Amino acid sequence: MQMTWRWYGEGNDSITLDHIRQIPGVTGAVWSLHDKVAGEVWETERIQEVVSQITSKGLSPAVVESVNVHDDIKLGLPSRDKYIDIYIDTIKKLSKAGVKVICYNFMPIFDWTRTELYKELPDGSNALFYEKNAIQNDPKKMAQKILDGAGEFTMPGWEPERMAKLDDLFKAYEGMTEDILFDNLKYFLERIIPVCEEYDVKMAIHPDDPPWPIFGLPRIVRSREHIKRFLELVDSPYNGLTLCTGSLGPNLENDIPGIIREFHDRIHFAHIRNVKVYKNGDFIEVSHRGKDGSVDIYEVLKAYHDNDFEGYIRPDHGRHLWGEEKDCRPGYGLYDRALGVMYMLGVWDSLDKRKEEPDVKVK
Ligand SMILES: O=C(O)C(=O)C[C@H](O)[C@H](O)CO
Ligand SMILES: [Fe+2]
Repeated sequence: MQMTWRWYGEGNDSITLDHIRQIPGVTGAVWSLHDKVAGEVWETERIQEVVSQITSKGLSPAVVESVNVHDDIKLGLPSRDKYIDIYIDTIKKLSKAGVKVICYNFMPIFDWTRTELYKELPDGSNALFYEKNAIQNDPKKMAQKILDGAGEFTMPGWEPERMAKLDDLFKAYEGMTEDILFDNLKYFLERIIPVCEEYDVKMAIHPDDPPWPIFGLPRIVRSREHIKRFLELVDSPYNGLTLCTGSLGPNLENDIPGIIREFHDRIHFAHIRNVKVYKNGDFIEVSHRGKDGSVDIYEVLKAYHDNDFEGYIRPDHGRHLWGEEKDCRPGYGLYDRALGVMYMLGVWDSLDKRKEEPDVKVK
């Protein structure tokens, strides 16, 4: 596996590439052009500028998260082909710049959704929190809370200009069903995957976060059955997954190690994070350590290790520690993600050892 770290770019992240390169085992920076809204052209110069910043620090730019998908594609409007053409143009440019994996999602309107960004945990740290009852039917109120909480940091999928059009977007999605969304995703994939095969860029869809419909909007990448149906839309290794334990985790029915073992050859990017799910279905994000939450991170990593996973992996959202929430993007502080990297590497190294010396009896 290739350990990476999500970096939001010069001037857009309190964490620098110099911080990242000092975290043991991290070999790549996961990046994007975060000022681009879905559907915009990515200029070669801009791509090259970020790639050079990353490679000049000895890190790999191989993974982009995300190239967001325009709502017209998700809605299946006639204008989708114009935006798919732009998406294909971006795939080709990123391939030429050395990118190997593109993460994206197909969630209608919103990206990941929470009701609170700095909920205190017993140890005094704080984290992203989701309260089922608080979500109600007031998307605008929730959107405003997210944007206010993020302060000057942009939140991918939550661009203010899109949030300003929420009424139009909800109108456009009226009547949208899971089947229609799957059909529109199939259309998108049938157009882009042949290009990905030619340019050797793997697509890796990110699951829905949380893994259930919100505000009456369908979500279609949220369980083993949905994932199986998704992979069959276009049966190519280039049509793959970003498997995110924290996104699938709030649904306790999801057997995440089992999903990994079944679909490991179509997983190109692994997001590792843990959530603690409460009895009433609310959840809060916790440390990456398995024992601290509801996801058995050890079994997740063992499922990857048993299948010789050679893809990319990153610590996903962490708690905010030691007062850092004042100047970091919600969920993307430095300390808990760095602790998460060390936890993951500790598990991985011990699995390596057990594999090399299987008959050494642990005293
Ligand atoms: O919600 C998560 O776990 C994420 O990692 C968010 C992803 O970056 C985003 O949805 C990918 O397009
Ligand atoms: Fe994720």
